[in-house]
Amino acid sequence: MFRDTETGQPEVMVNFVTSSYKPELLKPLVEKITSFPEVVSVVNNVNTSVGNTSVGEEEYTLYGKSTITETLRGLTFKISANSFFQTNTQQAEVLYKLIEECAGLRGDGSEIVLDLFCGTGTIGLTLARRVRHVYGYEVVAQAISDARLNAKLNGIGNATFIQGDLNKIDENFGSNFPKPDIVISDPNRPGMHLKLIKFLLKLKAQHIIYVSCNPATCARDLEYLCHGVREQNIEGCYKLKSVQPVDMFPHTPHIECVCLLELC
Ligand SMILES: C[S@@+](CC[C@H](N)C(=O)[O-])C[C@H]1O[C@@H](n2cnc3c(N)ncnc32)[C@H](O)[C@@H]1O
Repeated sequence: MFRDTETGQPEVMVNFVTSSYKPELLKPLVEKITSFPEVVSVVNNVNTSVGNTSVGEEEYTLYGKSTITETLRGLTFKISANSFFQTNTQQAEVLYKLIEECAGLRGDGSEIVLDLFCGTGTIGLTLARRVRHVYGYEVVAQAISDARLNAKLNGIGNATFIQGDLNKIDENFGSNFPKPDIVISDPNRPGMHLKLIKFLLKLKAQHIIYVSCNPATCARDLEYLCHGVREQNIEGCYKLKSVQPVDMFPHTPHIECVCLLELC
């Protein structure tokens, strides 16, 4: 896997995903690749599972740094191979601007933002300077440490990032952050777990911005949030104000959608 950046100073990361750790086999390739000055990071993620995931159980740095640097909406982000970071930086600018517009911030810096599935903290951090506090949740520990580092790098002190599995929340979830004004939820393709939907229906934040890369699970979760979970006698309490697709993956059938929900 290759990743490069839009900073103007080209930095390329090469990530070899292998099923076992045999650096001597990769050595000739690494030597060839690193003759290109743009290549500043070569990592090897070792994943013994049969699935198609690129996240390794172990990661080894074979050359240079373990992160590359990207800029987005005026902020600087360190990205490691295992932390989610939007693959299309130019369209990520469009996506995050749209999210900010949907947030409809009052301009007095008073809002609390809950950034669910926050990855390296990009969405929350791009809003942080205009709100009171951002709380981000994410399952990948490396992404959380990147998010904390990214907050520091950008001099942002009002963002708290917490590692946790949002599919396994219990009744204590929500006890360590104040009631948010805005929830941003950006899950990966399976969408939100029913436990999280139920939590959001109880929480009743004024706005939810649901960012989705899978229209099928997006439609299912919007249905739950607006019309409830009928089989469990749970009522919905949101109305859908807008849905704006963003082409994050040109020349593919995939589409990202930003959905704005308002409390009824
Ligand atoms: C589509 S990405 C969005 C990341 C981030 N919002 C961004 O724009 O860069 C989804 C994120 O959800 C995280 N994730 C997936 N399953 C999760 C779970 N069960 N609990 C918490 N985070 C999860 C992934 O690791 C990934 O970082």
